[in-house]
Amino acid sequence: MSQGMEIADVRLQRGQTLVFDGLSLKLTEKRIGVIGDNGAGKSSLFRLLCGLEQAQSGRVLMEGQPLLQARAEHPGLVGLMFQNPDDQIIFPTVAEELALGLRPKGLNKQQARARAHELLSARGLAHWAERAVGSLSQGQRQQVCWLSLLIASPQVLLLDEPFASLDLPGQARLAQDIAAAPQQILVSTHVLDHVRGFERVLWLEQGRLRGDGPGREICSAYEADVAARLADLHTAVPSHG
Ligand SMILES: Nc1ncnc2c1ncn2[C@@H]1O[C@H](COP(=O)(O)OP(=O)(O)OP(=O)(O)O)[C@@H](O)[C@H]1O
Repeated sequence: MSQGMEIADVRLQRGQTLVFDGLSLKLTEKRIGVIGDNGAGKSSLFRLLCGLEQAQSGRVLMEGQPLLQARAEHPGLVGLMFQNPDDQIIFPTVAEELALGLRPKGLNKQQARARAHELLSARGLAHWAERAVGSLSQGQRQQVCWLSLLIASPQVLLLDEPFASLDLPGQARLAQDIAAAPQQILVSTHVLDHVRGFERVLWLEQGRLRGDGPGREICSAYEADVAARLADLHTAVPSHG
């Protein structure tokens, strides 16, 4: 059985902030949601899991092997869809950006460009191929980021608030793509309905695991906690009038 990814007793400091202080998680389920307030550590967790961030202590493992070693031996193991498309997109045109993800698979430049065009055509987006990425809207750039990951097809997909800028049809399409993908996928989101049906959801609170279990149960617990905090706030600050 696959051991999946694991983080063990990780301590992560970013600048002055101690983000994780002894966080441990085994990640074997096919669909895992990650929820929690702003600053809870969702993006930091993803950055650790794809090797963008190095823990000060503790281990990040892929199939029992240190992540960085596993990645060096098998490029394309883990792919991150950044919260902000501008952190992800490197190339000037959409086709070039999509082609980039295919280079580790041994395709030459022309073959990679041809595959990028095929994917865009299959999605009714052939007219995007030569468009300057900078001329696309925020949501369209987010779609390009998703297509880049889809075409690169890493073993584990980390999607950091992937629905945030998408219109309703775009959200529905992405949800369908996620449901259909054969890979393991982790999704962080503030829109709980996107992960409520997942077999597992992690609720992070100030870098600690506040909840971990089936999506419906953990999303309800988080919603109840938010409602209680709002009620406390109203009690503490009586309205005038
Ligand atoms: N570049 C950075 N340098 C220093 N500290 C950072 C940096 N980015 C985030 N942090 C801090 O790390 C902690 C975790 O932030 P992180 O971005 O992982 O949260 P998040 O749960 O993804 O939040 P959001 O829902 O707002 O995206 C926060 O306390 C934040 O202030």
